Amino acid sequence: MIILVGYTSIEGQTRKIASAIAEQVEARGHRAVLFDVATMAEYSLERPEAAILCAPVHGGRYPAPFFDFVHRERGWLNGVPSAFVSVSLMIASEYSEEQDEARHFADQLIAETGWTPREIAHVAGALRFAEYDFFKRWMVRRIAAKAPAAEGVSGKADREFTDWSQVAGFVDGWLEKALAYEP
Ligand SMILES: Cc1cc2nc3c(=O)[nH]c(=O)nc-3n(C[C@H](O)[C@H](O)[C@H](O)COP(=O)(O)O)c2cc1C
Repeated sequence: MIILVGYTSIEGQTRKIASAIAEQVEARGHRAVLFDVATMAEYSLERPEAAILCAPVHGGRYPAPFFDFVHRERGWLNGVPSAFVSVSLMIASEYSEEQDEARHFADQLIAETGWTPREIAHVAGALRFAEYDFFKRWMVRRIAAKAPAAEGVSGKADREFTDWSQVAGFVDGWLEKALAYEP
């Protein structure tokens, strides 16, 4: 199968996740087309038979280029097996209301774009203080303060929360279903 692994990433963690997914897809004998939806580079080489899209939550929403891509491409996306990987920090919270908030972003994207991915994974992202300017550091500390699983990040140390075995398990499960899909 030719599988589009589309992503957008502001700080790099979602790109890292999408790259790992593309590698896994190829390791399972498929062809992955890794594609940054913000640049539109490399897309339209071939018609993908399935798609897995990944995007981070920033300031309570997904980046605009990602939203626009999903909205524009929803027609064919809904005709193939597709999955969404939502990357956020709130999903790492120990409070269920905050995890619900993180899940809500994906529900909102689906409601607003009309894309209906068959599977959704909520994956914890990373904090990269070294790369943030003052405003981002301030904003991220506020978010981290609401996510006690992210305790210890109130300083300046970078930290990755992504559960790589969760990502790998999700991709394998989805691939199995995608192969069985009949339009
Ligand atoms: C400026 C900024 C705003 C963020 N806003 C949110 C948010 O509203 N909710 C949330 O759960 N995580 C938020 N995060 C955490 C990001 O989702 C997390 O850092 C993720 O790994 C970023 O992905 P990226 O590196 O691909 O851009 C924010 C991070 C930054 C830097």
